[in-house]
Amino acid sequence: MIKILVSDPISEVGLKSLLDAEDIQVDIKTDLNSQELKSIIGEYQGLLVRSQTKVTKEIIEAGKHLLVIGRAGVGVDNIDIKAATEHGIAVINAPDGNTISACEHTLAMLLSMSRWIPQAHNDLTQKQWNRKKYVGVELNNKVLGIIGLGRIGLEVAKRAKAFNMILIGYDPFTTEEQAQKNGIQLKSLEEVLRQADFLTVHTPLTKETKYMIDDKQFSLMKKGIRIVNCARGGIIREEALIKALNEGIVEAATIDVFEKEPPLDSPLLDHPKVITTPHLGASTKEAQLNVAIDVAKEVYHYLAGVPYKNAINMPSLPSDILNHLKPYIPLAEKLGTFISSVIMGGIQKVEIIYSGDIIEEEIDYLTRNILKGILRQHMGITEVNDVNADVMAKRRNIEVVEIRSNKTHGFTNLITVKLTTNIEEKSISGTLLNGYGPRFVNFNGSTIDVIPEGHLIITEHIDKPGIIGKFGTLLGNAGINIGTMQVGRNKVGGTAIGIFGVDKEVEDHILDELIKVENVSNTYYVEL
Ligand SMILES: NC(=O)c1ccc[n+]([C@@H]2O[C@H](COP(=O)([O-])OP(=O)(O)OC[C@H]3O[C@@H](n4cnc5c(N)ncnc54)[C@H](O)[C@@H]3O)[C@@H](O)[C@H]2O)c1
Ligand SMILES: O=C(O)[C@H](O)COP(=O)(O)O
Repeated sequence: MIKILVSDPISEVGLKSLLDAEDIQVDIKTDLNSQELKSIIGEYQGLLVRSQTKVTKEIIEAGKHLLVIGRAGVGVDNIDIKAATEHGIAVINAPDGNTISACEHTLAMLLSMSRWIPQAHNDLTQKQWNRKKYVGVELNNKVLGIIGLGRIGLEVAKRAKAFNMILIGYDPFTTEEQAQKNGIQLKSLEEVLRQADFLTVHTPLTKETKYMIDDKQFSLMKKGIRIVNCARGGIIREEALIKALNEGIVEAATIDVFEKEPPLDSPLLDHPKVITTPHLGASTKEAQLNVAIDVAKEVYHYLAGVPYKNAINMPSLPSDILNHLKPYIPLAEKLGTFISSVIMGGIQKVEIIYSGDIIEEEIDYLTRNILKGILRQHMGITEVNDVNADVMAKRRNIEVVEIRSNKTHGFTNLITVKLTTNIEEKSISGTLLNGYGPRFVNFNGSTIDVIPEGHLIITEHIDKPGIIGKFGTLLGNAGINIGTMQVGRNKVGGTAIGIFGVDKEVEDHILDELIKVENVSNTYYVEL
């Protein structure tokens, strides 16, 4: 009997397919604290959550029999995907079912904010008839800036058009044609910030979107702008928002999602110009039914070994082919992650050269994993999975070339990924050493031998005496221990690279210090 735990409130009608399955036992326990969850998770093969349950590394490690975590909704930032992947646990979400509800909530926030409806209502409940205090503004003819033109952003655009708003948007992963088709003028982030009367954000929370609206961005905005965040807390820095409200840059803000939830000590809750809701974007009967049906179906399919489509972290191939390919999959994704982390500019072309015994395999599937590694650096993990990675690349006009070659350079198998952007071209090669796992063996023409895991600092510099010593001193002073080190060069005194495996996460200011060392041209940090 397979046991599934449902630890957040999820529509039971939507879960019917799991509840009715003879071979599955579903336990619904929605008031567990993290200790209680940790103590019972070991009994279950499946866990179904929304955004409230924090599925931490600790919970995942305690889930000795876990096979799948289902997220009834879009965002998976409450789940430690890396830990789940390391433990072979599939994470499956339901990205489509709550789009309309989140979009309608955004519109409700926009309208409430433009006419001060909650504030006026509150005054009236105190028997105060304040007609002069609450003069609003129309949406008509105002510029709405939309950051993130995905599912929800585009639905918001459709409805805002009906209010005769002028739509401008920013999304580095969409095309002008796609934006225009939806009545949106695609602009740079700075242009959107400068021109918008109303601003709404609809991106996932990623390394790139965290605090993408901060003091500097507020300083570019029109005085009197009104702002909505129904996406994720942390896209807008709350402290900066409060400051911009107090300085009069922002006239009003409506916030459904917070940096810390519940945000009970947040000053946003008491600010007279802020309207808040407790993460209600997806809280409608329809959305909850939709996401529950979707996630139940997907989890059931996963457990039954039949095809499913919304895996965040796991391959969806028949098991015989999968078993064959399994050892190459982490290598493929890491090659993609690495190369896209050490290159500048917009990606135009990905060339993948397979050689050795690997050419007999389903390389199409490995290509998708390489593309997944590349695209996830820019688009976030909810957007790209191994099922849709090639579609996403095509959508972004990235040329993908697969080559089968008989030049093995002495390895039994070798995968080379060459990435071309509008600025430069770089390549990385990796192999699977029988019994020893993946290795990176060449970077931009220099021979290396790197175990692709953990925290890596990559430097591009001139091959001159003393540089490596300076790196060591700088990192040592910052308390960062170098565990492994590889240097390579194209010729004596020529261009050189360094790849340093370090024992902890490296903050941006350390990279800034390293790049100041004489004869260093670039520094990068990659976590694999
Ligand atoms: N408040 C709620 O209850 C609620 C409900 C549903 C979804 N959400 C959240 O709303 C957000 C959007 O969801 P969606 O379903 O539309 O997702 P989506 O993946 O369809 O769209 C996200 C868009 O953001 C774009 N993007 C990624 N990085 C960007 C960047 N740096 N700058 C600009 N754009 C960038 C992507 O290209 C994509 O088009 C997510 O954060 C999701 O978790 C919140
Ligand atoms: O990412 C999502 O799907 C939304 O934020 C909804 O989260 P919830 O399921 O906790 O309401």
